[in-house]
Amino acid sequence: MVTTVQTTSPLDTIEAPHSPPAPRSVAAPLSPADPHSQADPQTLTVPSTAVPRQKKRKPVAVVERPTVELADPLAPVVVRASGLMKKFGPNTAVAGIDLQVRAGSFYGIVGPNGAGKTTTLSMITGLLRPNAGSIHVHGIDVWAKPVQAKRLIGVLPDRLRLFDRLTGAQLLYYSGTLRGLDNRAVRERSADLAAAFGLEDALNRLVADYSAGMTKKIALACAMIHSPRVLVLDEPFESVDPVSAVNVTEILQKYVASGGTVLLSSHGMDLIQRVCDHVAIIVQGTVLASGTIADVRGTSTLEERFIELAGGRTVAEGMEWLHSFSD
Ligand SMILES: Nc1ncnc2c1ncn2[C@@H]1O[C@H](COP(=O)(O)OP(=O)(O)OP(=O)(O)O)[C@@H](O)[C@H]1O
Repeated sequence: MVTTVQTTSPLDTIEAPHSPPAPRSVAAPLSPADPHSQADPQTLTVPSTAVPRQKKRKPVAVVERPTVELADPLAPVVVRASGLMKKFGPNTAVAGIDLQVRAGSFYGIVGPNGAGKTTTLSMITGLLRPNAGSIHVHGIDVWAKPVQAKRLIGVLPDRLRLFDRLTGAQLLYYSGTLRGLDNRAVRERSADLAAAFGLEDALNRLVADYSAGMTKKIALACAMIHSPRVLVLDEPFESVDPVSAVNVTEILQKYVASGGTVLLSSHGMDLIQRVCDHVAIIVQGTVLASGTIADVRGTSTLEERFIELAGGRTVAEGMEWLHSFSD
């Protein structure tokens, strides 16, 4: 278990599934001292063959993670949200949320539709200004020092607004250079990420032509390319097929095991229960329960606890018209 914030990049440990064990040409971590951190402005257009093709991958073995290791309770808090509040007109979407996420934690946020998960994650990542409250990521105030804070964060936003007239390779190149990586580093990391996400064959196609799951994966790859310390992922597994979900999970688990921190939202209770060490249940813009998965679920399943806190099941009444077919 990792107890301290590492100076090396957590993402440097990601390996493409079934890649040969030989030393890989993974780029150095992006840091102020990183020799790759100066992008060459002359290289901002990327040729369609920017990412070297990799060998065809074998099918991925599905490996269940046996148990979830708990994040070190003494690890430093790397995401601290205090008194977060957001109103949209008269509606309060987030009503004073406090969250503490420790380094090396795999932290899940769950809640019913409209509970305020996306709004909370958007405020944490500096995409949506809160009406009140503060967010610190690795001690940096996200809204006072957004540029510094955003260097540390990789974001998979909810509504994927990607530049989808770019190819996958171009989008990765764009994301990498925007984050200050140089040509070589972007190419190397793009190849690693494409292999890890099973996107090698799609890299030279327009993102607009990707399926929903492929789009999610390329967006996730873009969120990771600068080897951030914290990944904030809104519904990362939505539309992702089960094999890819296992792949993505493994990638994230390795990232977390090497000191990275993942904060994600999901409606997949099984997945949250399986992969996360901590969870917060948000209902109507408020955290109703948070802590380790075991603490939150108690003697029930996480899903049962969630349903209980979210107000229980609603009995489907009415809609008799649905049972008398119109033809
Ligand atoms: N830009 C906006 N303008 C007005 N209301 C908004 C806006 N964004 C979110 N809301 C409202 O804020 C509330 C919380 O929305 P949010 O998207 O954060 O919920 P969520 O928990 O992510 O839901 P879901 O699980 O359906 O994605 C909802 O009532 C939503 O309608």
